[in-house]
Amino acid sequence: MGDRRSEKHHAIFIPYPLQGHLIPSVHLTIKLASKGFTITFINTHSIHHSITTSTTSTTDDPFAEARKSGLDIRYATLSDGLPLGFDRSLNHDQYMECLLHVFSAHVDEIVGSLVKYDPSISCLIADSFHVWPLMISNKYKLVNISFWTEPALILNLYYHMDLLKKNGHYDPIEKYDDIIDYIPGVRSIKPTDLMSYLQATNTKTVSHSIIRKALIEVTKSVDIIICNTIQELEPHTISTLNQTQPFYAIGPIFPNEFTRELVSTSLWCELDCTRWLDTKPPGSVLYLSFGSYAHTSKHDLEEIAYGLLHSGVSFVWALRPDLVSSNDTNALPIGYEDRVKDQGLIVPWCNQKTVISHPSVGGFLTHCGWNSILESVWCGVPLICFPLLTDQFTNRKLVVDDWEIGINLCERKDWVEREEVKKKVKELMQEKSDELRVKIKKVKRTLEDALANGGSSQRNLDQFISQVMVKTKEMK
Ligand SMILES: O=c1ccn([C@@H]2O[C@H](COP(=O)(O)OP(=O)(O)O[C@H]3O[C@H](CO)[C@@H](O)[C@H](O)[C@H]3O)[C@@H](O)[C@H]2O)c(=O)[nH]1
Repeated sequence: MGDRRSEKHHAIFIPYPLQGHLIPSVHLTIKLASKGFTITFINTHSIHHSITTSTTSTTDDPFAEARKSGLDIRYATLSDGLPLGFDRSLNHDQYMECLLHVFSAHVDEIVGSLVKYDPSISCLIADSFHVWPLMISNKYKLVNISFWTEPALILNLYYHMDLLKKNGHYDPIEKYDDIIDYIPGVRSIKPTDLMSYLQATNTKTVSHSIIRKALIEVTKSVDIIICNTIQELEPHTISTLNQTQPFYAIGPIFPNEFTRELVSTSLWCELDCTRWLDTKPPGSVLYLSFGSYAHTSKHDLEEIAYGLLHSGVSFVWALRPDLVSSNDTNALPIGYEDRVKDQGLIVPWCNQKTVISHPSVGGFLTHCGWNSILESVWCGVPLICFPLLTDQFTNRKLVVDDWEIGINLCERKDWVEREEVKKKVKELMQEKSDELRVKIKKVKRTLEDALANGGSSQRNLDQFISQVMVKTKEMK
């Protein structure tokens, strides 16, 4: 490869092609570019197509505006191995199989041609769920940086799957009533608070293969991990991870101006809710969203819908058309939208940051996606938790049990019932609102302090950049 590296870092950034991963990846790219990095950001054709068809922008390059403001961000696209029209939501496992087995060949091709024509490229930043970064970074002699988009706790738990198995807490969980207190960096956790993949009875799925390959084989061997978390929120876990690998908490990773994004990141058209929210009293509206990826059953959706209706609380519901399935895009009870028309606004997708920063929003019923939690804390909006998949069960524990900034939607797992929904909605919006707001303000302060000058995330970002410099020199 010769002496192709200058002092300025040039990184190829390949996010995981899912909404909840793309958003923090784009904002991280801007952060790094603002610190002097050149970034070549690569989306899949499918993600690119969704972004460009969801925005009103006239350009095909989502980073065009960012570039105008002086940031050196280049943009490319590649195939994920499937045709554009393939329904990735409906055929989730096939999509994941492709990312596991086929995507790496496309990555190899594009990275190969990029480094060939641009010898300044010295680093690869890839989402930790990708299975190929070790192979690619070795082949092209790039510093291998992994971007972890969930709490540090989650990665640490995945790292200890062997220990969990040895103790009867994974594959299969034999002792549900135990308290797990033997994982380094984790004081204690119940088996029911583990990620859904660790609680699964069938561990032979494609998602499990990705986790084993990406997190255990690959991420454990990367040069550096950067994470969208905050050191003061997870000090014990982070210092434990740091004993074996450079791990930098640099979150929360948001746009510079929270509600004004320089780059379009949305895969769906955002409907404007502001005018509707403007008519509501401060703190009176509940916002609901289950993120971009998880699904619910029709039964749960109906119970939530009726619980909301009977609570009488005003709401904005970002209800993804494929929430139950992209084969059943009208999953609400017949006539529901007419019945709630003065009480609630139902949209397929919105700009969540804009909605939850509106003064009329006083609560967030969430599936506990990590981005949603960080955004809600930033806006001081307490949460009702309804975890559905993956890290969301563990994130719920952080929100409800550890930080006490939210409540559970259902006390009995896997059982959603309209009376309980009604009760919990009223509890969050009325009885417990003041108490939760006081607690969430404290956590919000932790986030603000981390991002302030001299704060932990700023310091960690600077240390990360110095470490990249060291690693780059080592590779020369
Ligand atoms: O109508 C909407 C709904 C969501 N969002 C945004 O979409 C993102 C959703 O992210 P998140 O809350 O993390 O949920 P998921 O999309 O489900 O994210 C996936 O990725 C996360 C980060 O890895 C994980 O924590 C989740 O469990 C996983 O499902 C957030 O930035 C929201 O602001 C919108 O802008 N408009």
